[in-house]
Amino acid sequence: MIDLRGISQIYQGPSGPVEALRGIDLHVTPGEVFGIIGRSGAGKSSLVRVINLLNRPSSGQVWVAGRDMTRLPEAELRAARREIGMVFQHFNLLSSRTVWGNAALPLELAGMDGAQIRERVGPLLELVGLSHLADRYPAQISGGQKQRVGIARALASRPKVLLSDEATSALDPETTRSILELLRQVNRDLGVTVVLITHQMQVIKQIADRVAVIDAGRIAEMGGVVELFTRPREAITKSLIDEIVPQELPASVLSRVRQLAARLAPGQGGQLLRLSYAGEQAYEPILSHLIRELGLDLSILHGQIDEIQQQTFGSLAVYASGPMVRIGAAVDYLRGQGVAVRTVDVDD
Ligand SMILES: Nc1ncnc2c1ncn2[C@@H]1O[C@H](COP(=O)(O)OP(=O)(O)OP(=O)(O)O)[C@@H](O)[C@H]1O
Repeated sequence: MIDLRGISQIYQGPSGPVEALRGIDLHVTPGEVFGIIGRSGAGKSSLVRVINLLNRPSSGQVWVAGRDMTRLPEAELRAARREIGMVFQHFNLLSSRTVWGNAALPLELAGMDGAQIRERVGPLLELVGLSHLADRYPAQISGGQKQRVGIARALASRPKVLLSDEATSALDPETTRSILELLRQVNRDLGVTVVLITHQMQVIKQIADRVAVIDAGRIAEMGGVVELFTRPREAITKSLIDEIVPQELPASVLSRVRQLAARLAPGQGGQLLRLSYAGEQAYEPILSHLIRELGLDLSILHGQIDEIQQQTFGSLAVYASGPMVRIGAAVDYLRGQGVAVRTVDVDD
């Protein structure tokens, strides 16, 4: 649905050129929810503006729904943009227009007649749950409701793609959840491909199928969300998922591990293991196997069980003690079962 090929974006800043995007290659398949995450200044806004050509890239091609947007003449580009709806962080509603009037605006601008507009806007307001507030003005509704208007307006032209630029960043966690649920519903029921830009892994975790991590204008890492949470490779990814899965163990846990290590019987080894697993492995009795078949002692020190994309996702810190060779066998066994295993040394 979206193909970015070799995209670079160079701005002329006051103190010389700024390379905001450096050779981005990215493919978004039809019907998926694709997340783009990065820290402030990583290039997220530049990237989203390139997709609908609000920014013309310095080099590269932007293919949306089978057309190279960079080659379209202005009139065709305007038509092509109607296939890309956009939702903004600060909603960008017109304060002088009602909820209905805001949702209807793109259709009025496109010259649609009144009856057709009514036919389209009614169901849209119903979809976003605002039919009862159609006559209110933006100043008379909540932030979450404003974003629902923003979504209705973005969908008015029946786009194939919805770009969401930090759509929930100004909202509290509960409202964020309900707006993300609405975007998921739009994706599922209307078949709209969703690309969302965010700096919060929580957003990615709740809604995205796949994700690209962007850092200093480059894609640092890209893949399925469950895979990314289970096996983050790059430091930037680890630091971003830290808000959901703490990458460092608390000092109290590490000091407990040192106590356990000091109490090991002669000839016994001990190893702190960080385990991450998702999906079917969550239901397998893998830890009992280590205890029963390999005769290891296990202390579960820290962890959490969560859900990503309707899949159970777990992260555990376990101290295994027993003969060193069996601990090695346990690590091999766990990896063979698809569990991501990291051995952690706690010597200070
Ligand atoms: N019009 C501009 N002129 C010069 N430099 C710019 C311009 N727009 C963005 N930049 C620079 O390009 C880089 C990427 O900016 P961009 O806004 O795309 O990042 P971002 O990831 O969206 O950040 P944020 O989350 O803070 O909005 C930054 O270094 C920024 O300072």
